[in-house]
Amino acid sequence: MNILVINAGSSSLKYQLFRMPDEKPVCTGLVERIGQADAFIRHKQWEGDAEKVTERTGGLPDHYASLHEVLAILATPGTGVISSPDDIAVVGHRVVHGGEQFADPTIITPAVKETIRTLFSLAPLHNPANYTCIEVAEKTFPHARQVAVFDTAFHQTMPPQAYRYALPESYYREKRIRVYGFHGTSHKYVTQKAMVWLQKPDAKLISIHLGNGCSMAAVDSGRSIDTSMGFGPLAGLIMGTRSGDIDPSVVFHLMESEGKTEAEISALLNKQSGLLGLTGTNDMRDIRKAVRASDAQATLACDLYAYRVRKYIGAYTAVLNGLDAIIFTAGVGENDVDIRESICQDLDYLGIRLDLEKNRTATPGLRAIQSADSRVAILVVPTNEELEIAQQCYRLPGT
Ligand SMILES: Nc1ncnc2c1ncn2[C@@H]1O[C@H](COP(=O)(O)OP(=O)(O)O)[C@@H](O)[C@H]1O
Ligand SMILES: CC(=O)OP(=O)(O)O
Ligand SMILES: [Mg+2]
Repeated sequence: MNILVINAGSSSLKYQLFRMPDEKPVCTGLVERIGQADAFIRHKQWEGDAEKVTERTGGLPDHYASLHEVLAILATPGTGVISSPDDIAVVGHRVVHGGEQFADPTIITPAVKETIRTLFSLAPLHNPANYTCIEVAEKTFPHARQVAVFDTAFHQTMPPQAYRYALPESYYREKRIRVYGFHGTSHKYVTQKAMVWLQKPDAKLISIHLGNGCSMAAVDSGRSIDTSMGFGPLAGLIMGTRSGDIDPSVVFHLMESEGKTEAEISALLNKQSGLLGLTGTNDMRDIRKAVRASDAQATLACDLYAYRVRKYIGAYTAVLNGLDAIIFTAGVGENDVDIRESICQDLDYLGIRLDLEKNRTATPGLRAIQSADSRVAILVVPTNEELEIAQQCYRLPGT
């Protein structure tokens, strides 16, 4: 049975086709910098042991165009991996915001789609793209089972003290205003890998997902007990284009003093802030080059970025009342050795000591980079949201 997984992030679209139950990836790919002139697709597929890579640049203004282009590659006669739409039994969709309704993988019905639509304004960079991908997949694979796996699901175990805001009670009871948390599929995947590696099912873990969107989760015995994103994926860490935590007074001030509209404020905080706002680019690879060239603004941005993560490490060590491991994952977390070094600086008090040499040695798969005298393990765990989604889809009764 083939399961195609579509993971639409804020600036990217990732996909993998798995043969189940052996979880063998048939092909995988990534569309990056969607909407920019240098957007590109990198598609990889395997024939026996041979790996074939196809690359294509430009002409990818949005997630709709990107998915169409990807599906064209998958179905190209002669070279593609799909010869008929019926080759695909299940399409697993990453959906970022599921509100309080969804704690499990869910078969997509018109009612589920309607709920995803009602949450557009809470996750404006994600839910519209996720919805678009569902519509395209429904048309392309009319006989496949379409399943949504929500970023919010893993965090549904948080206790009220972590997920409630101190607003009048009716705002929760009637409007469901609360912390939802995101990147749950990734936090779940990497913390489970870490628990197996530590051989400790009751491990106290801090998962640090640093991609274009960034978030952290405090995970105790496999359950999320707190997370840095909130009602929407805007709170917490500094991200590619999002501000992260900010005093709401700034919003009132900008509305009053400059007459900014709600749409302008949303664009400011979601699309023009974070690393992009501070440096002019949201890509950490470019910022890293600028830091090496002694660019002061890029250096400041990295300092702010690392400092915010360190603050949350302190907070989450407190709420966990102990710590077995911190986990770095996603595009920046897995690849940027300098940001890991800055984040782990001066955390000896918490028992966190990085081995500088191990940190700089890139090997594939999970790796431990703490020094021999570190009380806490420091792990780099490559995330695989697509595999986690495929596994959840496969386990769904009836698949
Ligand atoms: N080698 C690298 N060094 C530093 N940053 C990197 C590297 N590779 C990727 N990144 C960063 O990872 C980000 C994308 O991470 P990813 O987890 O794929 O994000 P998302 O899923 O949110 O689109 C890019 O914006 C880039 O800044
Ligand atoms: C929720 C979120 O920010 O996702 P991504 O990092 O994929 O943009
Ligand atoms: Mg992502």
